[in-house]
Amino acid sequence: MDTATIRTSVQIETPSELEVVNMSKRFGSLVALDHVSMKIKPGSFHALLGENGAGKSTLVKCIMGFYTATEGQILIDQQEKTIHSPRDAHQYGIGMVYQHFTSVPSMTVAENLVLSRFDSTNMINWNKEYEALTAFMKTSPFQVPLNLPIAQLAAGQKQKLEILKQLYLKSSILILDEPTSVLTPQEADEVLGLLREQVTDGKLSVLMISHKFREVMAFVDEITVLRKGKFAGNGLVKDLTISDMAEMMMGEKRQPQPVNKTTSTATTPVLEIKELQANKDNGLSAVKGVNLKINQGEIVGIAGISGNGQRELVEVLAGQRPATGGQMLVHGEVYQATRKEIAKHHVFALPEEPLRNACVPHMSVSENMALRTFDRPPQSKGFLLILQAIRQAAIGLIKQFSVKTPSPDTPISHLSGGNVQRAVLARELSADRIDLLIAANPCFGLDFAAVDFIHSAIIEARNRGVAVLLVSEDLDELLKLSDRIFVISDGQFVYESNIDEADFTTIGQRMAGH
Ligand SMILES: Nc1ncnc2c1ncn2[C@@H]1O[C@H](COP(=O)(O)OP(=O)(O)OP(=O)(O)O)[C@@H](O)[C@H]1O
Repeated sequence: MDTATIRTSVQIETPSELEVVNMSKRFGSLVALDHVSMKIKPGSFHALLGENGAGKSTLVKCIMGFYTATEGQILIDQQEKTIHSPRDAHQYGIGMVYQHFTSVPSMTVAENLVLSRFDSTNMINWNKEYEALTAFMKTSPFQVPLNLPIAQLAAGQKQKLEILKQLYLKSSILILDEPTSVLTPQEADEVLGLLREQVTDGKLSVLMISHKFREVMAFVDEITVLRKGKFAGNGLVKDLTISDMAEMMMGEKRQPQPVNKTTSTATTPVLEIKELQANKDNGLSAVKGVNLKINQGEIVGIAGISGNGQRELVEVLAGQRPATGGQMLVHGEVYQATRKEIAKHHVFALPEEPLRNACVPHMSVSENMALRTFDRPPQSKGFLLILQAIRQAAIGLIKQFSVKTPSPDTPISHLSGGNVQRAVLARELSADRIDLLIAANPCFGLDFAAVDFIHSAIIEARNRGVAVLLVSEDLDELLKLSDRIFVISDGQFVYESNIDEADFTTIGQRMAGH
């Protein structure tokens, strides 16, 4: 590395210009990035857009030094630089905030901040560090209590801390990978608004991967769009409409699809939950006696900030966590979510983080698509797996659900996040009969075309009579799809309403625990 031009943390005051020139990245025969160029002007808020699998994460991982680009250059203030690791990127003031939290839950905010430093040593003078941290907090755009353990922070605070960590490290070019996916709409606006102020003051450049046009229109100056690994366009947001951006992403004009709900009058309950209780991994109470009934052809939405018991509730229903009290009934029969009961009652689940919770990462796309069907004809005969039938079924599902994969034989972990989601959805929604569908944040990280597709699939299932439990951190999604909505806070339902009478502001307040 060219040490003469390295800007140490302390010296960085204004962001440098970051330019990517003709960058390509191949994974075997797959070209994930194909001669892409992009320029982030100093002090601008830039969004990187593209459909799932377009190459956005690959591009930012090449900038951060996680991947070595097959071809192309990175220029910092018009000088070519080599970035082999996030540590190298840090030297040029570039830092990244990931979708998932990277702080250590048992340690305090202060400890996490100090230990995130690339130059932290074994001997830490905590008094001095606290003084410096308190001074830093006074000038920072967000406030997070220094003495609190991470485990006690709400999701919004944790996300703010991830951004603060980068400001503390004096990153002046911030790369954000879908930073608002875990925030309420109000929190998202607050965080992006504060970053926007720093950008306007010329202290920061931001490169944000986003699928949310609303946020792009409200906070962003300029966009670069990728399509199938190639540069597909760029421009100033003030000169563009949402439909221009969508066209750049998809290569064709396309309007968002409205959802058409049929009127449902069915009152047959499919799922009944009575005084259900469950614990967190650490043995503390997570679900504190909840009651719920979902009828045929009804979508019940559960809103809540993550960490309020919804994950544990879904896991109990999906048979991944034991209940510690209460009762569940499906079709009026006691249900404990055993594999046998799940099959008998036609219960299907779209869990959060599908790669971790619903896939075997090193197995192929077709094997993962067969996880529910491999032990039945035509995919097996006695103990014999009929691989041709498994592959054939996968080819059909890949086409029907537009899963972008080099082949059915590719390990599922090589797919982009959105395409893993589509593959799991294809498996779960293609069953001949579904009575109960449990969906947890089914559109997390998906592009708008995929979101439309999944929303239509859920509505279609509901219109056919499927009972749907939809847990989501996206209020807009809940208000669009649900027939009834609940808010979960601290393991209890604190609000319930039919969707026609639901009040956005009250829901937001209940989510925040007021
Ligand atoms: N480590 C890897 N090995 C093989 N292929 C990969 C790897 N990482 C990404 N790819 C492939 O590169 C392409 C681009 O993926 P990438 O994750 O960059 O897309 P993305 O635009 O970030 O998508 P999403 O919005 O779904 O996160 C995809 O076809 C993906 O399958």
